[in-house]
Amino acid sequence: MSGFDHKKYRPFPTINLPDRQWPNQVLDKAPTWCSVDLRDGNQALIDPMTVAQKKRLFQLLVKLGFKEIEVGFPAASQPDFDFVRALIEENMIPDDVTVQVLTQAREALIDRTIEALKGAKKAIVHVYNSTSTVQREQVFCLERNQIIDIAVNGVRMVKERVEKHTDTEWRLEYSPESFTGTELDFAVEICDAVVEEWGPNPEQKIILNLPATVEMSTPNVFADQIEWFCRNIKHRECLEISMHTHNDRGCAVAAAELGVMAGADRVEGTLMGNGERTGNMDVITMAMNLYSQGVDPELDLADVTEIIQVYEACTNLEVHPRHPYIGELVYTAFSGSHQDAIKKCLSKYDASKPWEVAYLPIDPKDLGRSYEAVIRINSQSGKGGVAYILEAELGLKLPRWLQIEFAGKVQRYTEEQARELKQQEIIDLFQQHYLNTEQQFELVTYKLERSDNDFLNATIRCGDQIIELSGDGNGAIHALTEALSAYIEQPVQIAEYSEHALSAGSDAKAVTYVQVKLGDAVNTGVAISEDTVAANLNAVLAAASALIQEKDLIAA
Ligand SMILES: CC(=O)SCCNC(=O)CCNC(=O)[C@H](O)C(C)(C)COP(=O)(O)OP(=O)(O)OC[C@H]1O[C@@H](n2cnc3c(N)ncnc32)[C@H](O)[C@@H]1OP(=O)(O)O
Ligand SMILES: CC(C)C(=O)C(=O)O
Ligand SMILES: [Mg+2]
Repeated sequence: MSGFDHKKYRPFPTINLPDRQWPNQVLDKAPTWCSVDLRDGNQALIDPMTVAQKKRLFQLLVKLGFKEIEVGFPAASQPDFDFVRALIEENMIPDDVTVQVLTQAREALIDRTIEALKGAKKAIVHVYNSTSTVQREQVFCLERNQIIDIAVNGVRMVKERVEKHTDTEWRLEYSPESFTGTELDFAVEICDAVVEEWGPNPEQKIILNLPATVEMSTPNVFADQIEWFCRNIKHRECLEISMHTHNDRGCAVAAAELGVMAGADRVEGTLMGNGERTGNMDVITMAMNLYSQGVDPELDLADVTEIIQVYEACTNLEVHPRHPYIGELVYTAFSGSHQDAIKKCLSKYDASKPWEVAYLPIDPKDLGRSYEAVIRINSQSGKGGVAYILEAELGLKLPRWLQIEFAGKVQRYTEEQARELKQQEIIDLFQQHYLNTEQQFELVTYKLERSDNDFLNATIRCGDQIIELSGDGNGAIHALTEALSAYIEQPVQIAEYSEHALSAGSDAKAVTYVQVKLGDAVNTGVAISEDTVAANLNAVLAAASALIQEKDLIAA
């Protein structure tokens, strides 16, 4: 039992719609998008945007492909008014973009709104009034018919004014604000009255926008509300049903998705979901959700860096690192098993087939993210991630036994440091342990005579001395271990061995990984050379040096 008095709240009533159809629908095309960043997003900021900031954000929204953009509440403030004027007077609105403005159903505000839009080629006038029970009873203290009068009078005032400006192509949007808290029969009644007042016309559809001004229920109940409304509203063919969901319960995107399945045509939302309280529906998330299902989102969101830069500069808000699709960390795997699975899937990925990579719902490259940023190493990581970085950065395909060995060293280091390791630190650690080691034996020159039993003659620097070693065996490595065994009078054996080409072309290099055994002791050597035999010999010498030195076996 929590200490909360949960009886303070009531469950949201369910909708009686036993033959609901929306659960059987599939989202297979993008809705009409309308950005309300410059209005709902703006009204929720600590410091509303300046005209310059609004211009910058408007230009980004146009670039992303929004064709309907709510640019403000021009009657609210001088900057809001001036911005709309600037858009029109500076010819900033492309022909295929329609600007939308919001107003309450009050004469002075409507006058100012129409004044702001003078000279626009196309415009949507968005009128709203609150219709929910709580607003009617406690805020407006009015009966249902009086609330309908506010809406109808508002629409009439808009109609009378726009009729005087025939150079603009006008559309009406009406929102029964607080729709989610409104009895459905009343929502339909007030919207029918608005449509009758404006005049239904299938050529010039009225937008009826159904807002979850406050998100009050699970998204399935919201979808029932939308389906019920769509079934019962008159003149459906003359209407574009829009939704405007807020995120109070964290389900604004889910509600909008189910709402489209339930019959809505249009979705209002904002970038990153900026908006009142917990925000509006996040257009980026909904669009990318569609994209991840193979549906064209009809918005160009590929340049995430620019989107984030402009958004942060205009709103003074920061994008959360875990924000769906675009947060800094959302394609990053720290945990070992995730890294291992991503590495394996990416190595098998065939670009001609549908994307199928564990833990990555979409290809990070689609949003300008590199795979390098996908795998990051901390104490939760494993061999797969470490190996991925060495392969991605140095082209080294570590054999499994060396992945395990090196991951252990990385693990100890990251635990000591108690933090994430940068890619360069992993590379440095590898070089320090395997490539830049100070070794007793260094190859100066060699001669390998190939026959049934290869014969090796190698000149080796050992401290200040130059020594000649020779031996024969099945290949250069075997011949060298035979030569070393004879020199130190103890058997030197190869426990593990692997090699691969490092790069293609005439300047190709080879890399050899070996594990050398001397008595009970083992040690690893790695060497890179333009000559495969030299890479083999150097790797063996690197591994053997430390063992021989440790056992103090160098002949005087
Ligand atoms: C859910 C939403 O996001 S709705 C959009 C909300 N956005 C905003 O409010 C931001 C911009 N608003 C503003 O700058 C201001 O509210 C203004 C300039 C529009 C109006 O300011 P004011 O008139 O000073 O005050 P306020 O907004 O408090 O007005 C409330 C009055 O309008 C009435 N009212 C509120 N909404 C509406 C409406 N949609 N239609 C008609 N009347 C309305 C109220 O009943 C109240 O009436 P009262 O004064 O008789 O009590
Ligand atoms: C004005 C309306 C559409 C609104 O922003 C809301 O209800 O949330
Ligand atoms: Mg809103």
